[in-house]
Amino acid sequence: MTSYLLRGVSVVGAAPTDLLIRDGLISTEEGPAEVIDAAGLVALPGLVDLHTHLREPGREDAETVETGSRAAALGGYTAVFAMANTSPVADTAGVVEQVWRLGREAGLVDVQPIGAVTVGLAGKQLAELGAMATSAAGVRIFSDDGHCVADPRLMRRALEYVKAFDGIIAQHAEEPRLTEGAQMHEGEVSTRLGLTGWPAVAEEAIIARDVLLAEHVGSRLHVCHVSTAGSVEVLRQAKARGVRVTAEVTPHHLLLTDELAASYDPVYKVNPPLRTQSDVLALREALIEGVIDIVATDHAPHAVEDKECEWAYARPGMVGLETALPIVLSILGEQWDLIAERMSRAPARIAGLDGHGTDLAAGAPANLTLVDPSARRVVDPAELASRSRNTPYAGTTLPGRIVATFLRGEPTVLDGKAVK
Ligand SMILES: NC(=O)N[C@@H](CC(=O)O)C(=O)O
Ligand SMILES: [Zn+2]
Repeated sequence: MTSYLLRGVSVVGAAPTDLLIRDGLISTEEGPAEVIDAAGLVALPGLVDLHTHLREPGREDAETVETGSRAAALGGYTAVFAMANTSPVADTAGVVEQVWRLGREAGLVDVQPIGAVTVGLAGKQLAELGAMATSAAGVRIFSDDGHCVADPRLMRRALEYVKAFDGIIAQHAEEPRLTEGAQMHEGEVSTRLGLTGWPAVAEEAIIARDVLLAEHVGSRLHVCHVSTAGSVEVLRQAKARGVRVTAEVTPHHLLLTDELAASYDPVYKVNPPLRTQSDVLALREALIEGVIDIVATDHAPHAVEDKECEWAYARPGMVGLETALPIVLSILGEQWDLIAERMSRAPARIAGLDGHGTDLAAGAPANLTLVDPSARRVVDPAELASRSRNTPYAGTTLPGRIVATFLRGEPTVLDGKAVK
């Protein structure tokens, strides 16, 4: 196993130094090592994404565990959590083990499957949560993402069930009765365009209900892709009361607004929908404050035929793994400690993921990414490692280049290119 010496690197919160990677660990042991000139580069603990759609099994034409893993590594990630809305749905030990095994075989990031809450994501009956938890995949997070667990009794049962092993229910908060036929955020722009709206209250009502359920049960709730200022207020109050709730925001909800729907370009169609500028500002503030704990990509690759069609027929979702860090950097600036917290440490802590999100100190597993903050890059969809091209940032110039990523001391990305 090759050793690496990252010469002159800036480790978050410390002065430039030399960082030695040996036998998979951050090391202080002298000895031969390949030298990487890292002057001007920042070392972050490897990023951890709690919300990735890898599409395998079932839609390997849009993404596979391997192509999604490569996109993740290129984005600076060392671990991703794969959502359960595959085909077949990841609602059994067999399917989560399959995804977990494919992740190990690809060997580019640690792929941790998320299990479905309900059988087939149908919201009718609880899936085999226990069997998924005790499987080789060791599932701790369950989500029907793409669908809301709308039935309050089922949601309560799910929260009760996972409490025994300190598991988490990650909710896609969308009251389905309030979003029937919805095409975009309900507001001035939807009225102008004559499109059916997805009101903010459809998200806020479910979050309000679920924090009360989580409080009642004493269990852990995680809220996926928070998108409205009102949701932030519900979360703020719940956290102040001591409810065990955590929340994520996506890079696109921190940057883009519903005005983009006026282009009718389905690349901007996403669930939850892009909201207003005041929502964007509230989400940024909540992320800085910690009311929102983490950034998660909601990387949602879709095949060309599912995206390049009429707005009404297009699938919602955007790819995000390869642009997440640059977007966050463009919003937060070089607040490296905050970025490390929201994109690596906090997600690893929430998921109970050992060996990730740890400080880059001697003896720690060498899961890290090297960023060049002075570089700029124009996003070219053709260059993405993801199998899908549905990025809303084509042609946009973004700050920051991911120069290298290491997974347990092995480079997955070097010189900005995937190693395998
Ligand atoms: N975010 C999306 O717009 N789409 C996701 C599902 C989801 O996260 O709700 C997908 O699977 O494509
Ligand atoms: Zn979702």
